[in-house]
Amino acid sequence: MIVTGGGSGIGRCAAHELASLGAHVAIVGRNPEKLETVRIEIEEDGGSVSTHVSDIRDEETVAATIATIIKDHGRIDGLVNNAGGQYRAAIKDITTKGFEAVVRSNLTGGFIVMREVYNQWMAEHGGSIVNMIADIWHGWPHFSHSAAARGGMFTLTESAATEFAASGVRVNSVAPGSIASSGLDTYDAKDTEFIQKGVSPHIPLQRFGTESEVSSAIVFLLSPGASFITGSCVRVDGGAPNARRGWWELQPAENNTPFNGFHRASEPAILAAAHQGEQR
Ligand SMILES: CCCCCCCCCCC/C=C/C(=O)SCCNC(=O)CCNC(=O)[C@H](O)C(C)(C)COP(=O)(O)OP(=O)(O)OC[C@H]1O[C@@H](n2cnc3c(N)ncnc32)[C@H](O)[C@@H]1OP(=O)(O)O
Ligand SMILES: NC(=O)C1=CN([C@@H]2O[C@H](COP(=O)(O)OP(=O)(O)OC[C@H]3O[C@@H](n4cnc5c(N)ncnc54)[C@H](OP(=O)(O)O)[C@@H]3O)[C@@H](O)[C@H]2O)C=CC1
Repeated sequence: MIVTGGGSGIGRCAAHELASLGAHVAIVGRNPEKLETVRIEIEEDGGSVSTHVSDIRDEETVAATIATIIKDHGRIDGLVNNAGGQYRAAIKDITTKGFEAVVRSNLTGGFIVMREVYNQWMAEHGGSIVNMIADIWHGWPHFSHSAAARGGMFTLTESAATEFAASGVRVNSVAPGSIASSGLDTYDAKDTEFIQKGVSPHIPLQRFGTESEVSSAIVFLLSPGASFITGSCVRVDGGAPNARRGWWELQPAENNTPFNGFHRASEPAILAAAHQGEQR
């Protein structure tokens, strides 16, 4: 199994889970120290893991990495195309270089990894691919570059599912909403506070998701339990895209209580925090 972005967050969690199920896991990322830390963790737990330093946007390195994994481990049964990320910016402030950096990180890079895994192994032997996207439905203001890229990855997944089906390759996507992963550490303190106080009350399940809640969707899609599922997207978002403005005000009074540490958005302090966030 290959997990890109396996050195932290959701990728690290999925790598642990896959290794605990008996897979050899090849984790890919740019930072060798992060990969090494996860390698030690997995080996301490008795798992089998290898580390591969590669920027998913660099097609020569990606092609060589996939070839190395096949040479050293003999097969690739699954790909978790998880590496990615973005920074917060309004459209008016995004430079072309910044836009392209995010699109290359979240669309072109994933495309390169998927194509190489398919061409070098899965076309002949079958397999399963999970592409990570995000809660981008109806747009993602202040993360528009990432939404554009993930929307592309969503339809790339659907196209690949059909093209690869005859080779016995299933391709699906997972769309996390707000997940309390180590990835949130990359945002500054003000953004994190706003995300926690301002965003959670708008999620029907009233909390952020966990890395393991995303990881379990990934592992399910890779497993034989999902053998008739291809071209699909599993949302792991606490119902966030289904919430309509003001929905919480219509809840019965007995539901309008603190839940998982958060009060509903009608609480003045939370509204103020959310409003502050909107102004920045
Ligand atoms: C706060 C409001 C909240 C609203 C509600 C949201 C709900 C929250 C839920 C959060 C959901 C998402 C979570 C996650 O995805 S977690 C994963 C987070 N991890 C990361 O994002 C890390 C990976 N990110 C990156 O590596 C970079 O952001 C990037 C994708 C851009 C790739 O970086 P790279 O190293 O290749 O690129 P450069 O650093 O060389 O930069 C190239 C140009 O990109 C522009 N840029 C990059 N960073 C920034 C920045 N922080 N601010 C502005 N511009 C940036 C810039 O133009 C760079 O060119 P220059 O270097 O010439 O300036
Ligand atoms: N947490 C959340 O709420 C959400 C997360 N997501 C997405 O889920 C995925 C995992 O995120 P999460 O675990 O939270 O965040 P992390 O920042 O912890 O994980 C992202 C991983 O991707 C790797 N990575 C980033 N860019 C590249 C690249 N160009 N080449 C190789 N590796 C790269 C990073 O490793 P390194 O620095 O070593 O390169 C890092 O390990 C990402 O695609 C993220 O955007 C989507 C929606 C919500």
